[in-house]
Amino acid sequence: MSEKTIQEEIQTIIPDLFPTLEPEFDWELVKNYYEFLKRDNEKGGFFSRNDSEKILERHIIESLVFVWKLKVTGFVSRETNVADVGTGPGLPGFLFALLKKAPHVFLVDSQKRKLALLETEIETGSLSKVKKRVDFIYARTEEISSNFDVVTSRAMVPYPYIAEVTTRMVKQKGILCPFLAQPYQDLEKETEVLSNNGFFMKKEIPIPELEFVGKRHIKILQKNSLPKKGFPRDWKEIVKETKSKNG
Ligand SMILES: C[S@@+](CC[C@H](N)C(=O)[O-])C[C@H]1O[C@@H](n2cnc3c(N)ncnc32)[C@H](O)[C@@H]1O
Repeated sequence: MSEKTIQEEIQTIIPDLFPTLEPEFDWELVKNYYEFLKRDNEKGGFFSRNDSEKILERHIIESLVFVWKLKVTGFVSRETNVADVGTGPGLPGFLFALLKKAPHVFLVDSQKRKLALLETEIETGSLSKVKKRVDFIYARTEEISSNFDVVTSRAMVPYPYIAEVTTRMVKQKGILCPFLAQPYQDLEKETEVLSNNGFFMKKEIPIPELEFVGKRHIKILQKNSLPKKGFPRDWKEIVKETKSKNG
């Protein structure tokens, strides 16, 4: 019996949603990226042992749905510059580059171990088709000053402090879109951190389609002003608070 295609595998996991995702992505590239994550997982230390069994559900499908939500809600298009910070091996940001109508994607990580393997795969391997639409930045997020339209992040700095470490990267009227699990409970702290760093909450996008992996949602935080005086603080100040508040 012949092996299932990646489309068939994904269709088995999300049968209702797949027909909507199907026309949006280049599936040959999605397959090549999945093969790369499996092949280089041990070398790059991409995933925990537990997660290594679930790369398709926990990583590829989660990221595909995140990217699709931002596309269908109109926050990302071919004209957008997207930066994904703390991307590791490219999650979730690299999936933007696998859209048929892809934006320009900047992948940011302070460490080379995982991300440089993806860079090599794009330079000389099975993902070379996306070379022109992906750039790599090896730096700490809080040290980057830039002007991105959209900044995304999953599992890097806890919410809402992710707004403080990325504020210099987001252009005026641009948006930060953290990919989150459980709702954040401390509304007072959330408002304080967002407003100190020039953001306001424009929208929350629930992702009921991902209930089978757990609660997931995206916040759309718009940069409406410059950070207040004294913000963003140095990372060593921020990190004390993330620890005391547990994110
Ligand atoms: C838990 S991994 C998450 C990787 C990926 N986003 C995902 O969802 O699978 C966190 C990544 O963030 C990177 N990182 C941590 N702090 C960072 C910072 N200040 N600037 C840039 N990258 C950072 C780490 O090197 C690591 O690759």
